[in-house]
Amino acid sequence: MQKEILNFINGEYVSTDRWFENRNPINNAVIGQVAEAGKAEVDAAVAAAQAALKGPWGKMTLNQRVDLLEALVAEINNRFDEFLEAECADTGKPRSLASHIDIPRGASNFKAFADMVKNVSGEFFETATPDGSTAINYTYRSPVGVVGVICPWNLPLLLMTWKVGPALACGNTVVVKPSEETPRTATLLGEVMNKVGIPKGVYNVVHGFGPNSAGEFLTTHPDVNALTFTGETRTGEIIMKAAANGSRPISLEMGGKNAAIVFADADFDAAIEGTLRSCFANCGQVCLGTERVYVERPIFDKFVAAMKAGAENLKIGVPEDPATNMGPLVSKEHQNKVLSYMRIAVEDGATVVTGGGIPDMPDHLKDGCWVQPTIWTGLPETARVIKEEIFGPCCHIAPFDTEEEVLEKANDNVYGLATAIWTTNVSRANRVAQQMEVGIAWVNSWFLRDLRTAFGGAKQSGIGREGGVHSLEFYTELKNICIKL
Ligand SMILES: NC(=O)c1ccc[n+]([C@@H]2O[C@H](COP(=O)([O-])OP(=O)(O)OC[C@H]3O[C@@H](n4cnc5c(N)ncnc54)[C@H](O)[C@@H]3O)[C@@H](O)[C@H]2O)c1
Ligand SMILES: O=C/C=C/C=C(\O)C(=O)O
Repeated sequence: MQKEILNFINGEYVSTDRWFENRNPINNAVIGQVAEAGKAEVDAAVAAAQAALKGPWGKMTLNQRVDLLEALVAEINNRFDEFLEAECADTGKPRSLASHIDIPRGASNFKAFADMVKNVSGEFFETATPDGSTAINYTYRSPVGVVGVICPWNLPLLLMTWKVGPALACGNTVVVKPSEETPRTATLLGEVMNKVGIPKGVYNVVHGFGPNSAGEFLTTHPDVNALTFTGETRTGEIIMKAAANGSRPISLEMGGKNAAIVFADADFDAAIEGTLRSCFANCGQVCLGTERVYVERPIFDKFVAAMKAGAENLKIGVPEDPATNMGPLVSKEHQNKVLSYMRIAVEDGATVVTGGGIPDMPDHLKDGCWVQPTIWTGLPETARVIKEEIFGPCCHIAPFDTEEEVLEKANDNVYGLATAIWTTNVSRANRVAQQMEVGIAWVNSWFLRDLRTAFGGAKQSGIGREGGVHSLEFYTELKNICIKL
């Protein structure tokens, strides 16, 4: 595994004289050093990306571009194990999870958008003209240019390629700023780009932090033509201000405080299985994950008991153990944040159904970023752990009596990313889904993804949608051409 993690600029790995540590969250050991990009490196990456738009990449036919993206998919799959190792080293997540979700999606994000651009159609109108002849109007899409891609640490390869896939399929070039916590897979992807012959400068990676580092230098760079960001809402707001300079388009996928709603008529076992996943998968570090569960009163006690049993049954451990289904949090900083919410919940009077602290780990893992899966009950809706995004393996479960009441509670939050509704009554499912103030509503499922569908958040969870044709809207400039015949 790489000890030195370098920037990838114009098809080459570039070092700098400033380094920061890359740590493994299972024991907090330093496992690498990352070269931080300064202003000069970010300038070079943006210049390379601008130049690549005018080079061979910009002149390629759609079919040539699609062929390259398909080769990229094949090569990611060829190097699946390296991607898996890199992702698990950065995040500590179980291999069983990353090998089913993160790495396959890293490949399929390119495939889905290569397929989409091959098949998408445009608009055509025949228009009568004042002199009695006709004109034709049709839409033509060109790339927006250089896209700045700012990524979080929770699903590093998945969330990065979710943006880079459509950006490249549409003919753009990118400068990616991975999270400082998870630099490895974005860096490795550079090798794959070179191997399959993606022209230099099309895909660039700059490492560093936000303020006064690569993140700020990239988002404020005047030659970046569009910005796409996934991360915390407060960070998104700063980047949105940066995007205002030069009136640049921006797509924001931000925080959440997602509610699950479980009606008494739900398939109980399916609701438990889905809610356990939505609360605890990836150690609760999924933007779409559930941190508030509302359960119809007749099944409340049974539901809480089954959730407790499920949480206590999770096997906390290292990525390579096939039995592990819960890893550590991403960093000590994040562990401290999650533990502080565990204290706040108790101070506010929560009943701790299970968890609430650090699990007992063997000596060689004691310094890792572990937390227990945690369930609370008994808090008022105003409690901080019900209102604020924690981004950890925890949830509060509350009973409800009526549909109106649960809708009111579930919608009473500044965020509006996703929900999961569990019921066998299709009319009710439809009614509740339509009234939830969210971008994504799952019924009797969670994280069931189709990459052609709209993805994004309502309220403070985001602006804009990506996925399918919605990505096309963001990553291309739509032009109407009117020809008088
Ligand atoms: N809506 C979604 O699709 C989605 C998906 C995953 C994660 N998230 C959210 O992401 C958050 C967790 O990720 P995180 O902690 O990495 O988020 P974060 O906002 O701290 O960081 C995200 C990225 O922004 C960069 N950054 C920070 N400050 C910056 C600045 N001033 N200028 C430019 N770049 C800057 C960081 O270095 C990092 O690369 C949670 O809030 C979660 O809900 C949302
Ligand atoms: O943590 C957030 C998860 C986001 C998932 C996606 O963006 C996706 O599945 O496309």
